[in-house]
Amino acid sequence: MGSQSVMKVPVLDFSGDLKPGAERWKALTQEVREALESPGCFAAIYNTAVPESLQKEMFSAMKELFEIPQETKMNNRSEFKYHGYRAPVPEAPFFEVTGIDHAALPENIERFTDLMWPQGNTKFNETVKTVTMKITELAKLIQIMVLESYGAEKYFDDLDKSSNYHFRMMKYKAPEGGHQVEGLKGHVDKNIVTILCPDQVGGLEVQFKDGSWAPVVLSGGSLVITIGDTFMAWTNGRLHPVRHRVMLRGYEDRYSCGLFSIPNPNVLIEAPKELVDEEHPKLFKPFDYYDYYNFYKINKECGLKEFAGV
Ligand SMILES: O=C(O)CCC(=O)C(=O)O
Ligand SMILES: [Fe+2]
Repeated sequence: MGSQSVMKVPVLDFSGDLKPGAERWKALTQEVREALESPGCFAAIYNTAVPESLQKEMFSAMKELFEIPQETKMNNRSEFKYHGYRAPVPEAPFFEVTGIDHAALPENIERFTDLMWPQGNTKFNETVKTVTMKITELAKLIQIMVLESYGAEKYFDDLDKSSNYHFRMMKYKAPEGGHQVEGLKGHVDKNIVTILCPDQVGGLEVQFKDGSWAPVVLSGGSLVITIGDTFMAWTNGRLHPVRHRVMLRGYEDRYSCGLFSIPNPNVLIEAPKELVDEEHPKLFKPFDYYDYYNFYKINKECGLKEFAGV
């Protein structure tokens, strides 16, 4: 337990055209499912849609964003708890985050840009719009593939329509003296699918089922895919929400952005009948994502089993 692992995160290739039903599509669908069942994450090559040059623009856009005055950053509020701007807090003193709800709608990115730069910032607006659009497409594709691999693709539209594709931008300030510190505590995401686009500073680590932690080493602009408790429950426990954390080392600030598909309020999460049988009895009672999130916030040691386990 706790040792550095030699196990690797699988790398899956999403570059170029992917046609539903084609051999490559079918093979990839199988690989997505296997990777998300164990270890519960993978790296995605997606450079035809999000090239490294675009990622670089995104990281400079974030640097510029986090440099604006705190009181302006605080103007980004959300009707959803924890989705707006969050300044560093004593439990996470290096971590700063701000997010855009329903970010696949360009007007929400425009509204955010206008709030941060009342005088306008076309470059930021265009960069974030492109990145968000492309990464949202990937999140949907992964959801379709997972559902298809379990013979439950007919539920994709319902899942899609009841989701908030939330875009999050994160800064981790380099610790004084470059000492190693925990930038983000080990946790399991609570949502459906998470796509992370971290910069080259590194530090993201995942915990394998044997308890060992491994750094996620990314080649040339790959993205990292994980799933949260909601997707685990929706697949009746088949997918594995991997525990992950961010360790900071060295003198460089770290930037990372990500797309989180999150159920809208008042949507009941329940595994479809296709995924429940004698061999796979239902593991969770139907639950509302926000009820679970609020429960978790005051019971940090507990998970979905304690909240909604059958
Ligand atoms: O910054 C990262 O790369 C990871 C962020 C993360 O795990 C989260 O926001 O849930
Ligand atoms: Fe996370």
